[in-house]
Amino acid sequence: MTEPSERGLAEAERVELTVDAVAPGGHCVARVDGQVVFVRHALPGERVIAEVTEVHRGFVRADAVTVLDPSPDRVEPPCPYAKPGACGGCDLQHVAPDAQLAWKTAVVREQLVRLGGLTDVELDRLDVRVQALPGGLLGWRSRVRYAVDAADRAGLLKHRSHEVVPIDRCRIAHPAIQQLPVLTPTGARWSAAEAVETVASTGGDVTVTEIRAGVPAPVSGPAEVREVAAGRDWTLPASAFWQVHPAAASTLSTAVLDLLDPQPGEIAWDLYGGAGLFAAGLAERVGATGRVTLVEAAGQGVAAARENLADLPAVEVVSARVETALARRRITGPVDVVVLDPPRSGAGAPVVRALAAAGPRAIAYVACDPAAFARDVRTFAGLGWRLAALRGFDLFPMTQHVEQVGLLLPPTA
Ligand SMILES: C[S@@+](CC[C@H](N)C(=O)[O-])C[C@H]1O[C@@H](n2cnc3c(N)ncnc32)[C@H](O)[C@@H]1O
Repeated sequence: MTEPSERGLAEAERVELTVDAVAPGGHCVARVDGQVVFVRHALPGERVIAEVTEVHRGFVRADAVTVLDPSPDRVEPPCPYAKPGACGGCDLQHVAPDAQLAWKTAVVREQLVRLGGLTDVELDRLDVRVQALPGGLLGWRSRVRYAVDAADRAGLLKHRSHEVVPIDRCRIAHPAIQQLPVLTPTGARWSAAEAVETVASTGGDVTVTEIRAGVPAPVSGPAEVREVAAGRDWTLPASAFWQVHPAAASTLSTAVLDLLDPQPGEIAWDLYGGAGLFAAGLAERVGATGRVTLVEAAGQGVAAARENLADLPAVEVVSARVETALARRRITGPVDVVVLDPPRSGAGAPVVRALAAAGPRAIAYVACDPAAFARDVRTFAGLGWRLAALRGFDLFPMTQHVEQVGLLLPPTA
């Protein structure tokens, strides 16, 4: 049972409105008699009829179901399931490619102003612009989570729901995944297929199975994937962390090394290091007289890093939580350069404070959540550090997600 909002907008009610700016989360903001409405399937400036999907205290969510006055940036979604009430996997299928980049740039800027304390002038100076990766907007996703419900319907989940939307194939999925039949509950049809790995989990009545491109068939036991990135071959457990877009790992590695410019003989930390993507590049740059310490908490990440970086004697892999490793001084300065690539929640104030105290000459912060990144930038700023450069990358076309690499410099720099 949903409660009516203050104005009385109720679930399923339709309201005509003018769409305002983009907001984090894949929707735009609108106001109806002062009431905030977060509208999906819309674009800034459009006049639409929106249907209320959720009512909350202080705001409602809605889908644009009829577009009365379309934006010039509106396109026909290439996927037939990307529409109100259907698949929740993509947020921006109705948005032209360049406008998707502008959308993400606007979100990055807005978060850095609102949560990061930066000014528009500073952001103009940083020239924040989200860039596309090679390969286009479709066929990039190397992991897809298909779901099957109790009625045996297979597909993807509806937006903010556990309801399964049956689909034939996911257009943003990697071709190796698109060529497969959509899953069966037993996964039986996959066993003979190429390029799959299944990681099953159950949420309520819905079974979710992750399919990973790049696994040689037949799959038996814990599957491994091979990747090529940053000029190296990688072998990883299929369920270990690795960037989802095929061009992402090399793009990020190049950006990090470019911004940090590690020098021979320097000491580097790769925090939240996963299988060692950044540590590998750092080790090459600091050379035999330098040192790289990778810190990773997940067992399979640690094992993958030890295996994949075995040829790099400058690298030490520390199995620990970053917070603990810093607080208990399992890693201590001096350190010259740091790569910080935390999960969506960000590094957090204790880690930021410990890093500032360690005194590196530069930190490259790789961030997948603009809000968490902006909060950490604010903490750095409180310690006298500044965001000296920022690059944005569209590692997740058609979705609301965006990746950033920021260069943070200490007060003396
Ligand atoms: C965004 S991924 C980055 C991995 C790696 N840098 C890469 O680019 O492939 C974040 C990594 O942090 C690890 N992680 C999450 N929380 C952690 C923590 N508190 N301490 C150390 N590692 C953590 C995850 O297991 C994951 O490997």
